Amino acid sequence: MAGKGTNPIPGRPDGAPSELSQDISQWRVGERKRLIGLRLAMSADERASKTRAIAAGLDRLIGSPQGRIVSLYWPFRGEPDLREWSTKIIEAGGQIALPVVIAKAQPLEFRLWAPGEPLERGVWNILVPSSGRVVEPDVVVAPVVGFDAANYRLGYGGGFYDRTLAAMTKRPFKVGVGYAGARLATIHPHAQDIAMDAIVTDERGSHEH
Ligand SMILES: Nc1nc2c(c(=O)[nH]1)N(C=O)[C@@H](CNc1ccc(C(=O)N[C@@H](CCC(=O)O)C(=O)O)cc1)CN2
Ligand SMILES: Nc1ncnc2c1ncn2[C@@H]1O[C@H](COP(=O)(O)OP(=O)(O)OP(=O)(O)O)[C@@H](O)[C@H]1O
Repeated sequence: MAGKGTNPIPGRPDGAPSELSQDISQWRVGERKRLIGLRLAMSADERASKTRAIAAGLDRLIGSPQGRIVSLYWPFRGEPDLREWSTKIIEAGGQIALPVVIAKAQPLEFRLWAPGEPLERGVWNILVPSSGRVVEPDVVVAPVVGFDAANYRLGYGGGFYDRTLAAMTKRPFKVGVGYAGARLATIHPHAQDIAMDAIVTDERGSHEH
C-alpha cells in the first residue's frame, strides 16, 4: 500500500501501524509536511471556494450563535480563512475569540475579538487580539492539519488544543475544520489527544453530526 505520496510508518515492511511512539511521532512529522504542502499547493480560488463550503457546513452544524462565544483562529499556512464567516457570527448575535499562545507547553488563552479591533504579534509572530477579555468559548473551532475517522485532529505539533481543552472548566463543543484532502485513516492518537465532536470539511459527509 506504500504508494506514491504516502508516508508509511517505518519499522514494518508493509507500512502497517507500529506501536512504537518514536515511529509514530516521525510519521506525524512527515504527514504534517505532506498535508501542509498539499493545501499550500492549492490555488487561492480553490481554497476560497472550499472555505465557503466549510463555512456553510459550520452554519448547519452550529445553528444560531446568538449569545455564544465561538473561538476561531487567525489563518496561516493555507488554513481555511473564516474571517468573513466571523463577521456573520457577530451579526447573528455571537462573539468571536482568538487563541493566544502564552508559552510553549502551556494551554492557549482565548481573547474576545471583532473584525477591525487591534491585533499584535505574539509568540511565533502570530497575530493575537491586543486587548480582548479572556474568555472560555462555548464552541471551539480548531484548524486541522489532518483528521481521522474517529474525529481526532492532527495539528502543528505543539499540543496546544489538547492541553487547552483538557484544562477548560467549561466543556465546549469542539469542531475541527480543514479540507477534505486532510483526511487520514487514523492519526495514531496519543493517550492525551482529545477527539473533536465533529469535523467540518468542504465535502458534506459522515463527519457532520
Ligand atoms: N491559525 C492558527 N492559530 C493558532 C493555532 C493553529 O493551529 N492555527 N494553534 C494551534 O495550536 C496555536 C499555535 N500553534 C502553533 C504551533 C506550532 C507552531 C510552529 O511554528 N512550530 C514550529 C516549531 C516551533 C518551535 O518549537 O520552536 C514548527 O512547526 O516549525 C506555530 C503555531 C494558536 N494559534
Ligand atoms: N494535555 C496534555 N498534557 C501534557 N502534554 C500534552 C498534552 N496534550 C498534548 N501534549 C504533548 O504535546 C505534544 C504535541 O502533541 P500533538 O502531536 O498531539 O500536537 P498537535 O495536536 O498536532 O498540535 P496542536 O494542538 O498544537 O495543533 C506531544 O508531545 C504531547 O505529548
